[in-house]
Amino acid sequence: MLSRWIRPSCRPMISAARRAYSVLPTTYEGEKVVLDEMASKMGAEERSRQNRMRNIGISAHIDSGKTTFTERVLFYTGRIEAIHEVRGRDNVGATMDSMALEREKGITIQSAATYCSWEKKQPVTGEVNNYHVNLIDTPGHIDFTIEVERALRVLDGAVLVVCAVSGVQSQTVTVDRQMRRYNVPRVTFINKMDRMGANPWRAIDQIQKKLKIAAAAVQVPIGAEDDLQGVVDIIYNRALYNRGSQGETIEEGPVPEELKELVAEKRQLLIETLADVDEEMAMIFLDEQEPTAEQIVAAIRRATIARQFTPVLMGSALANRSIQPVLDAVCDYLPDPTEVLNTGLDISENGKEEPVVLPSDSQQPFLGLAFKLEEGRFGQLTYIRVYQGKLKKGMMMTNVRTGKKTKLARLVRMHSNEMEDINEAGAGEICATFGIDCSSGDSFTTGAKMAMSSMFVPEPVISLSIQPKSKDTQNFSKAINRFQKEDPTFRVRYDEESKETIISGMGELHLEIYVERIKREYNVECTTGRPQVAYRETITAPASFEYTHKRQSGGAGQYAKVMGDLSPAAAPEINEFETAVVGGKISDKFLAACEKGFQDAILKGPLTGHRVLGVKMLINDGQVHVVDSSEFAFRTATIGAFNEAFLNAQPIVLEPIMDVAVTAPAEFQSAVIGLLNKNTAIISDTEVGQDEFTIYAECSLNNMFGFATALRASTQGKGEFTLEFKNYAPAPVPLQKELIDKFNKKK
Ligand SMILES: Nc1nc2c(ncn2[C@@H]2O[C@H](COP(=O)(O)OP(=O)(O)OP(=O)(O)O)[C@@H](O)[C@H]2O)c(=O)[nH]1
Repeated sequence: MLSRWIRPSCRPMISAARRAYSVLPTTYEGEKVVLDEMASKMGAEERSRQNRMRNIGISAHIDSGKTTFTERVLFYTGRIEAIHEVRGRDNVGATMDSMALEREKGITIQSAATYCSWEKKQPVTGEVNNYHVNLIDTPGHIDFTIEVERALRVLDGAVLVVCAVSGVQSQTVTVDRQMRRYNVPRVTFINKMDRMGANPWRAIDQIQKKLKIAAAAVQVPIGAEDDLQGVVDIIYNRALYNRGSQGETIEEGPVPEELKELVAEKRQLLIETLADVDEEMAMIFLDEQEPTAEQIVAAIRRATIARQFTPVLMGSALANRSIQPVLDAVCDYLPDPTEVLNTGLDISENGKEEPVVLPSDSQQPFLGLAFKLEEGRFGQLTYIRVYQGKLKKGMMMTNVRTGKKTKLARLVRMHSNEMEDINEAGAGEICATFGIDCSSGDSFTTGAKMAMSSMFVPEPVISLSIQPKSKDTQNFSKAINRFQKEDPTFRVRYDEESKETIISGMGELHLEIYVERIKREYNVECTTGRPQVAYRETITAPASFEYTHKRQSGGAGQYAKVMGDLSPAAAPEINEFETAVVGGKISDKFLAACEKGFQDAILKGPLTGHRVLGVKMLINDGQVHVVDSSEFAFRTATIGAFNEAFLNAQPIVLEPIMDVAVTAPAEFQSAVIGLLNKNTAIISDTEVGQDEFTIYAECSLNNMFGFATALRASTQGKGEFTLEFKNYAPAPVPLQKELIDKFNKKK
């Protein structure tokens, strides 16, 4: 039996994707070849169904108007009947607050994915096409938890909302970086054009410089500040005015005389910017031809999907100006599900995960990802993105991680505050279901040996004790249960010895975020203990054992003898158990009991009481007593043999080593290097951008305690970092000694 440990990464999906790129395309051009080939194999009907589908997120710096904008989108697409203004936001500081606030008010997108449809009118022909748009709530907590990663993964494109006055702000850079990490193409909307001091051109300049992506306006504003009337669409040379009390009607008109010069100048700039990033446009430009509106639209689409360019639109959500063109842009420039390369994992070979490309085709076997669990007023909802194949009401599907089969009793599409029952959902779609037992990030199939994300959930590397300050244990348990379900890397256990609840996770910050969420979302303040590193124990040399467990005086006797070897396992991250007993000297039943004993033994190493890793136990001989031998006796004998041999096999203590990436504005580079050196981190790489730098390093988790606070202090709060578990390595000798002494004293 192979007691399989995890793949050493707290970002299984990223690791999978990274591995995927070693065999799969590494450039967008390469991706495009694969995508085109897959699309050519797809039925025409299937293609056209997905052509009209968009799965998008809306992201922004705090207070840029994301909620206000979304509210308009839902109103114009007919999902809500009235626009509710965002109220009482003065004391709202963080995104997490707004989540709670949104819930209280029961407005705006409270679902993880809100389905709406948009009738897009073709400018010249007047032809109307209906698009289905899933607005996916991008996670508020910018952190490295798997939940965030998974939610971002289901986006095919995003609208980046930027404030016309403040321009690109620190969090704009952060959300943009996240989107970039997941290869999410972006359309930019400059909001708050009605405010004094609004300057879209400055904002575009900042997008180019700070987000380092080619950007150009596709509109110019008509009027400014209080007098903002609409925009000129510089591609089709037409003015667009919002009419009606809530701006619900778009009226077209000629370009106002006084704007003609500006429009021509900005149109030329758009073409030139596109020529830099799109070959076809470059050819047209070099031939000194004037591209048609259709050619410009096509070039924007190609360059946006290739993540080389972001088209910039502008308006005011609050004043109901120019939101509808953003919806048009989502349809025109952001990819449909067949235009995004998705990879899954082939798990047909036991214990192996090979990356595979997933064609977004309903004819393929079903594979879906439960990307978000939500406890709403409708009960426990599970959101699923169908990557390939079809989900049908009433069908049985298997949770790949647990192997459990579930019947899909009900399938719904979530609207802003209601839902619609559906019978099936095809590839590329996002839907929700009730009463399914799973964790966020679980994959579902109907038998295909595939998964969307690694099945090996990483072991937590850090833990701390937690206790509610008040007597509100009910809410505390609710919170803990929910987070455990949502995030498989967040674990909770009750320690019998210390009578404390212990939470464990992937880093100090990871746990800090949950403690904060328990407070904010469940109103339960907690006291926490000092974070503890999850050390491991292993052996560095082989040792034989011959161990007899014997209790034969009085009453029913116990007898078992086991012989064999303990040795380092084939890989440092697994434990192995093997038997090679000849002639049926020990029965299969007793050998199975031995294996159970081994599983018990590795939970608590004999050196420091931490879990054991990288050890192989072989039992090749032993002795049975006709009357006194039992499963219990063999289980106990194996534990005894393990503990004895372990201490003879030059055991050592291991500690978690983390990959650290720190990003901060350039002026803090030496401060950050100093900080990392102080923590005895080994710097492996530095990337220097125009305004900021990123340092990659390796550091023991033990030395990373308090890093968040120290980084904040030395970068005026402008530095960010991520920690990713890398591997276990021998702990420094003095630390090992300290841990061993402490354990022996406790014994
Ligand atoms: N003048 C003006 N104010 C706006 C506009 N859009 C939003 N606001 C205001 O800006 C403030 C923040 O708007 P929200 O929509 O809550 O912004 P948000 O990005 O969702 O904010 P968080 O949820 O806190 O991240 C509110 O007071 C809005 O009324 C706009 O177009 N013009």
